[in-house]
Amino acid sequence: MAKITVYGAGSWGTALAVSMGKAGHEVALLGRNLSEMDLMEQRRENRPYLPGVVLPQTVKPTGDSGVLEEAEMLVLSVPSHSVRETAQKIRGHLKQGTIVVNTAKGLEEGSYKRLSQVLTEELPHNPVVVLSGPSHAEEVGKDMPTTVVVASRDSQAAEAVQDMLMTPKFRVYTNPDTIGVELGGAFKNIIALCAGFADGLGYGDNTKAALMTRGIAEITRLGVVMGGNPLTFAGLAGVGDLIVTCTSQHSRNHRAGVALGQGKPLDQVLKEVGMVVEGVRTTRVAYELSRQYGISMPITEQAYDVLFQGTDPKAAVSALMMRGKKHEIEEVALIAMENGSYQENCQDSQDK
Ligand SMILES: NC(=O)C1=CN([C@@H]2O[C@H](COP(=O)(O)OP(=O)(O)OC[C@H]3O[C@@H](n4cnc5c(N)ncnc54)[C@H](O)[C@@H]3O)[C@@H](O)[C@H]2O)C=CC1
Ligand SMILES: O=C(CO)COP(=O)(O)O
Repeated sequence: MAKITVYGAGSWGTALAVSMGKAGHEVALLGRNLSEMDLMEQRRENRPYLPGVVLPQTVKPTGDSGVLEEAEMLVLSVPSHSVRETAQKIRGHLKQGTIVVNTAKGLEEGSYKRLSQVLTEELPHNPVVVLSGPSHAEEVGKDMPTTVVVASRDSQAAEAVQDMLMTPKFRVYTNPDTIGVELGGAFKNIIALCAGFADGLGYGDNTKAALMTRGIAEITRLGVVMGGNPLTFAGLAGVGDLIVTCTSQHSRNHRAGVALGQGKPLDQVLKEVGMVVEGVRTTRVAYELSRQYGISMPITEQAYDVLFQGTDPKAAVSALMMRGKKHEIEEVALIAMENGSYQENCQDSQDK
């Protein structure tokens, strides 16, 4: 059994700590707010973020960053916009070779870097693994069967994480396509916001299915030109996570989308959700990337207009419905698969 530190004591960090603690690992759950961590220790529950889930005795809530020094594996569960700052903060505490597992789903604003790239820059002496897939904290915390995927340039590190995280209720796959796994996990949040707009407007299952299907088409288009394997977008980190986030009562992104669809202003919605809604920042990043790469992303464009340009969600749905006639199957992914260009891109991006 291993000594593991989870940094970030929100809903996802807590659920992963509980799962690993139940598997018998010695888990330090490290949060930045000392009084909250004390309260969590007394109650054996993270009431604000994951109510109703009891922490096993193997999980120790703490505010002491000394626990980083002992960690054999570090699981990072902070919002994506805090990943670089967090890595800089912990750099001096972490042993060389400790595996760092990023669980945040987003991209760095401004640089457009994937979070594994950010972590590799800041922690060059630590193997970086990313974890993604359809996995709401609320269900993992209650031991409901869940499957995820881990990816890394370092296949041994990915397999070590697979071994440490796997339980009879938490099944972990590996995938060598780090780019696809990270992009799928980040971009699906945009579509979940849009599925929420549709639900908030009172539209039905047809509308949601349309958004999800056309959503994965545009995610794949951009993901492939950025170096991802098209098949990854059909897997757990793609379609799998898209389904759960667009349809689950637990999704923060979907919940935010519903409230926006009902006409509430963004700042009020974010306050009401009270946890990170990654899709908002990711919409901006994906919108900018689609322009940079010249990739058509009509749903992302409408999400951008709703979030940042004051477009009415109903008008956004109409705009999507009234686009010019199209053929359903897009050629980009097929062409990329046939000529192997994604593999070259993949190599390029990993070398950077
Ligand atoms: N909640 C879920 O079911 C899942 C979440 N994720 C991803 O995990 C990441 C975290 O999400 P949640 O746990 O839902 O968020 P959350 O809002 O529940 O918790 C975030 C935690 O990070 C802490 N935090 C924020 N900035 C920090 C900083 N600079 N330094 C230290 N701690 C900081 C907050 O205090 C809070 O404890 C997101 O990228 C999300 O997309 C991925 C899979 C499932
Ligand atoms: O990524 C997630 C589930 O796999 C979590 O999505 P939300 O942040 O929308 O809750």
